[in-house]
Amino acid sequence: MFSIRAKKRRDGFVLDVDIEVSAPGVVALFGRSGCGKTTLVNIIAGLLPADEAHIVIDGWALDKDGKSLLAEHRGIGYVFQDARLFPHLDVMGNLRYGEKRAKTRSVQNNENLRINPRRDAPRITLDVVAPLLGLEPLLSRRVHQLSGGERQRVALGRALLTRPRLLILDEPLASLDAARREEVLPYLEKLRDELAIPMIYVSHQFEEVLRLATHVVLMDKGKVLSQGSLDELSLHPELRAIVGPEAVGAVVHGLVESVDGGTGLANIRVGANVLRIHLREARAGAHIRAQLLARDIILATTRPDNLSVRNIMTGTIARIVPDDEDTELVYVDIGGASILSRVTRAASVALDLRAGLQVWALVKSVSIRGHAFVEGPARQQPAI
Ligand SMILES: Nc1ncnc2c1ncn2[C@@H]1O[C@H](COP(=O)(O)OP(=O)(O)OP(=O)(O)O)[C@@H](O)[C@H]1O
Repeated sequence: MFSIRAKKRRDGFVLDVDIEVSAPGVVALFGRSGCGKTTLVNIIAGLLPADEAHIVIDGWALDKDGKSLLAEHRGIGYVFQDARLFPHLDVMGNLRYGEKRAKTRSVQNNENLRINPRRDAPRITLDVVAPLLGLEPLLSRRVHQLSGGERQRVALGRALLTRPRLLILDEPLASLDAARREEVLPYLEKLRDELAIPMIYVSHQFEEVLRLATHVVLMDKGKVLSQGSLDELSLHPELRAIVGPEAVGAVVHGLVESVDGGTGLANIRVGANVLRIHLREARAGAHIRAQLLARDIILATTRPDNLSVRNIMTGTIARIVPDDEDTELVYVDIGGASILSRVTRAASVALDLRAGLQVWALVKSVSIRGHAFVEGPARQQPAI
C-alpha cells in the first residue's frame, strides 16, 4: 500500500524511519509527545523538506528524478488539530473548495485518479461525503456557527473531496473535549469502513488507536520501535511506558456469532473461545475489536464454577514477564489470540504460574463494555 523512508535532522532531534504497510486501512502513528509524528507526516505531505526521503503511495512515488513533488501535487489530504476552515465561506463553500482542488489536480496530472482500492467503495462526491459525515444540516452555516466537532467533520469532508490518495489526520480530535471526540469518532470509523482511503492517523491517545487503527507504527525518539497489526502492537512491552500500566491490555478481534435476545449479550468468537459482551451495535456476522485490560483478567488453574462472571476462556500460559515491583504480566494463548493478565507476584507464586500451564482466564462482561467496538459496514449510523 505504501512505503516511507525518511531522515531529518532538526537541532538535537533526528528522525530516521522506515515504514512498510502492505494492507489498506488506517495506520496509526503512535508515540509520546515529541517522538517525531508531526515531523514525519509533514515530510510525507511535502510541508517540510527531508534530508532524505523516498515515499511510495499505492505505487505512486512522491519523488521523481531525485526531486520531491510539491505538496500540491502529492494528492494528499491533510486534517490538522484545528480545522483551518475558510471563515469567509459557509460549509458548502468550504466543501466546494475541496472539490475544485481535486479537479485542478486531475487536469494537472492529466489522469483520472484511481483512489479506492476497494471495488465497492463509492466515488467520492459531495453527495457521498455530506451524508457520510452528517453534514447535510450544516451546509448553509458559517464557520463561526459550528461546534468544534462539526468543524472537524467539515475539515474531513473538505480533505476527502480533494480525492486524496492518502488522508493524513494529525491529532484531529486533540482540541475537542471527551463528548465531542465521541461524536466524531464514529464518523472516522465510517470513513475507514466505507471509503477505504488509506489513512495515516497521528495520535497519542491509545483509545483513538484502539477504535481506528488497522496497523500501528510505534514511534520513540524519532525511530520506529515496532510496527504491525493492532493486536500484535497491543502486546508490545514498550506500550506500558507510553499508555500507563492501567491501560495495558491485549486487543482481540472477534466475530459476532449470535445475539441473545433475552439478555442482550452478543456471543463473539475470539480464537478458540466465545466472549459474551453487551454491545449495542452488534449484529450476527459483524466483526468487532475489543481491548481486554490486563488488570481485569483473573486467572484460575482449575475450571471455576458458579461464578457471576460471563466469560471464562481456556488457554495456556505463553510467558510471564515482570510488570512492577509486586506484579507480573502473564501472556495467555487462548487459541488464535493472545491476552494479558496482571497478577500479583504473591498470586503467581501461590498458583505456581509458569509457561505451558493450562489456565482459565475470567473477565466480566461489564469490564469489556466501553472497550469493544463494531467494525465494518454492519455498524449503525452514528447517533448525533
Ligand atoms: N521547527 C522546529 N525546529 C526544530 N525542532 C523542532 C521543530 N519542530 C519540532 N521540533 C522538534 O522535533 C522533535 C519532534 O517533534 P514533533 O512535533 O514531530 O513530535 P510529535 O511526536 O508530533 O509531538 P506532539 O505529539 O507533541 O505533537 C521534538 O524534539 C521537537 O522539539
